[in-house]
Amino acid sequence: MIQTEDLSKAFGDFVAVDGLNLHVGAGEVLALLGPNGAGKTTTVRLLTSVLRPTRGWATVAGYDVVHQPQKVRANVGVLTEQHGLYARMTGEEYLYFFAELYGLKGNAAHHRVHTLLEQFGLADVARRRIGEYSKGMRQKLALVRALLHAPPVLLLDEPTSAMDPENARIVRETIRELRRANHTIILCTHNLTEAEMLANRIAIIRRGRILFNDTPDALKRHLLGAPVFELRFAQAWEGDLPFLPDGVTLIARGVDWIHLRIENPHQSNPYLLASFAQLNAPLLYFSELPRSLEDAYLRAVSMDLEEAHATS
Ligand SMILES: Nc1ncnc2c1ncn2[C@@H]1O[C@H](COP(=O)(O)OP(=O)(O)OP(=O)(O)O)[C@@H](O)[C@H]1O
Repeated sequence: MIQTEDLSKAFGDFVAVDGLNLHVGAGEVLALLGPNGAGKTTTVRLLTSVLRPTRGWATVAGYDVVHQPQKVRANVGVLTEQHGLYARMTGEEYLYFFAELYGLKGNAAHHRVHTLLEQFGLADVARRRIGEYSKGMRQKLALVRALLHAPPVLLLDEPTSAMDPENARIVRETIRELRRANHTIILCTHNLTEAEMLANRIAIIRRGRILFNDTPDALKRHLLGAPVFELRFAQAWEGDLPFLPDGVTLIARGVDWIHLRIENPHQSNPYLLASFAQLNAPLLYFSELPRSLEDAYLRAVSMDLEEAHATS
């Protein structure tokens, strides 16, 4: 649904997006993560035909961003940081205005606008002028506008940055539903917890280049090494450890716990469990220590660029 090859954009001598190769299929959410100024918004602007690439190409919903901009816009819903809302219109007027631009009329427009206003808790303020809306309300209205024409592709730049926790949850739930309904979504965000909750792929961009593009689990393994497991005992246990097979390393040990780095849990864990049981260790539980996407991201952006390219 979204495909790019060598997609690049320079502003004068400065290269903001440099050789992007992306493929995001139907039913996928790709989180595009990166420091301020990394090139995320420029990428979104290229994918919505707002900017023209200086090199490479991109198609969105099968349409070329340079040669078929109208088709691209008809198939993309975009939420940018600048919402472009008209302060003097009411929320409802604003949505009808866009519904008409998208070819929705009469009952169909009425139904769509009101369903979305209800879904996002904006029905009560629909007849108030946008100038009187709070930041979060504006962001919701901009998101409703992006969803009006039920586009198969969504490009969402920080969709919950201004929202309170309750509204952020509504938006996250909407993104999950859209994914289940086979939409294709690129989510630009600095909220790594949210990225981890919503995305099936994570791309990390730095200085206009994608350094990593993988599933969250693969990315963590790649950047943070093999997973670490904790064995916790019901009481102090300081017996000798069993023989540790290849790929299992002792990381640390306390009176009632042991941490092991395990390269291949599927192979090693059944053996380890049986071995500890044989030693009569009072095992309480054996589980993987959680590792956050934040740890992996911080590792990726703290590497110097050469090291990151070599690792990716
Ligand atoms: N129209 C422009 N002219 C010149 N430079 C630009 C233009 N638009 C963006 N840039 C530069 O391109 C780089 C990438 O900007 P972009 O807005 O894509 O970053 P971003 O990853 O979205 O950052 P943020 O997380 O802060 O939103 C920045 O250095 C920015 O200054």
